[in-house]
Amino acid sequence: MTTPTLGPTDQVLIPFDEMRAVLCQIFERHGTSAEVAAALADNCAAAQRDGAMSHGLFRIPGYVSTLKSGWVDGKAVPVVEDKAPGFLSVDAANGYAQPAYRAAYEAFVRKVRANGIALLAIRRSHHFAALWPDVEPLAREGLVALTMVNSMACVVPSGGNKALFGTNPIAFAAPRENGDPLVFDLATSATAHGDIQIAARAGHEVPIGYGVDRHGEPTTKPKEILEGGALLPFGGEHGAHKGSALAMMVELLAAALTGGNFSFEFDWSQHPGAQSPYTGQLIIAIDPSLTSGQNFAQRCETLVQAMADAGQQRQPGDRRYEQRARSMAHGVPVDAAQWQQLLELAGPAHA
Ligand SMILES: NC(=O)C1=CN([C@@H]2O[C@H](COP(=O)(O)OP(=O)(O)OC[C@H]3O[C@@H](n4cnc5c(N)ncnc54)[C@H](OP(=O)(O)O)[C@@H]3O)[C@@H](O)[C@H]2O)C=CC1
Ligand SMILES: O=C([O-])C1=[NH+]CCC1
Repeated sequence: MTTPTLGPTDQVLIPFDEMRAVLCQIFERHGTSAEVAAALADNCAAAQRDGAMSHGLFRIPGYVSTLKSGWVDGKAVPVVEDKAPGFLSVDAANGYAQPAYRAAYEAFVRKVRANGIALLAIRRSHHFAALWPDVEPLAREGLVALTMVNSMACVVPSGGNKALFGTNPIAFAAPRENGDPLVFDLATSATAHGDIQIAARAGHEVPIGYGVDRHGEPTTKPKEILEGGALLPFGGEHGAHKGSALAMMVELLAAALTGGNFSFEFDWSQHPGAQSPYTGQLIIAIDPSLTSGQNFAQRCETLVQAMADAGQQRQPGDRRYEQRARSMAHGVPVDAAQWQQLLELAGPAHA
C-alpha cells in the first residue's frame, strides 16, 4: 500500500493499527517481552494519535537507547501485592510502569468497586509517557481517577537555586453523562521536559518563565535549559510557589508513599543513553456511585455547561479528542522522516 501524504508538510498519515504494530516490533526487537511491548506501544501510539506530541513517536529513540543502556529491564515481570482492602502495591522490578499497572488493573478496579475507593502504588518503575492513558479508561468505567508520577531532577523549587523536583505530572479523569470523560494531564513544571527537547530540535525559542540557564538566569533558549540549566515550576513570576508545592506533593505521593525513588535520588550516570526516570507512580480511583449521593456524571455535565456559559468553550481533553477523531478517520499524522527512521528501527519486515 502507498502511504498517503499530507503534501508539502512532509507528513504521512499512518493507520493507527499499523503504527501500533510497528511500535510493538521496535520494542520487542530492542529487548522487551511481548507483554511489555504491547503496553508501551498502546500508550505511545495513543499519544501520537491524540496529538500529545511530547510523548508520542518522538520518544521512541529514547526508549530504544534506554533499553540498550541496560538501565531498564524490558522483560521485568511485575509483582502485585494485595496490601489491604483498599490498597494494592506493585513492584515493577525495574521495568516500565505501564505493564506494572496493567498487571494490577483488574484487581484494582474490583477493589474500587468493593470499597468505594482504592489506591494503587507502583514502585521501582520507569514512566516515560503521558499520564492521561492511565486515567481515561477508569473514567470510561464510571470512576473518578487521579494519578501522579515523579521524574528526574530538572526543576528548581520556587526560591531555590538548583534542580531538585521532576516535571512531576498530575492527571485527573471524571466521567461525563453526555461526552468523553473530562481529563486533564499537566506537568507541575512550566512545561514538560519533552516540549523543551522538541523546541531545541526545531530551533524554536520558548517563553520567558519556562526555565533558567546554568547560571540561574532566565532564558528563552531551550538548549540552555537542557544543557546545565533547569525548568521552573508552573505558575509564573508570582505563582511558582503553587507549582512547586504540587511538585513536592507528587514527590511524596508518587515516591515516598509507594517506595519509589525521589526524582533526585537515582543515578543513571553509569548507563549512557538512559532517559527514563526510575521512580514511582500513585493511582487513586473512586466509585462516585458510592460516595456522591447524586448522579456524578450528570453533575459533571452541569459543571461543564456552567463553564461553557462562563465563556470557557475549550475543556482540557477536548483538543486530544478532536485530534483522535481526525486520526482515526484519516490516519495518524507523522513526520515522514521520523516514520522512516521508525521503520528502520523496526527491522526487516518493515524497513
Ligand atoms: N512521565 C513523565 O514523567 C512526564 C510526563 N509528562 C506528560 O507531558 C504531557 C504534557 O504536559 P504539559 O506540558 O503540562 O501539558 P499542556 O500544558 O500542554 O496541557 C496540560 C493540560 O491542559 C489542557 N489545556 C491546554 N490548553 C488548554 C486551554 N486553552 N484550555 C483548557 N485546557 C487546556 C490540556 O488539554 P489537551 O490535552 O486537550 O490539550 C491538558 O490536559 C502530559 O501528558 C504529561 O503527562 C510531563 C512530565 C513528566
Ligand atoms: O516530558 C517530561 O517532562 C518527561 N517525560 C518523561 C520523563 C520526563
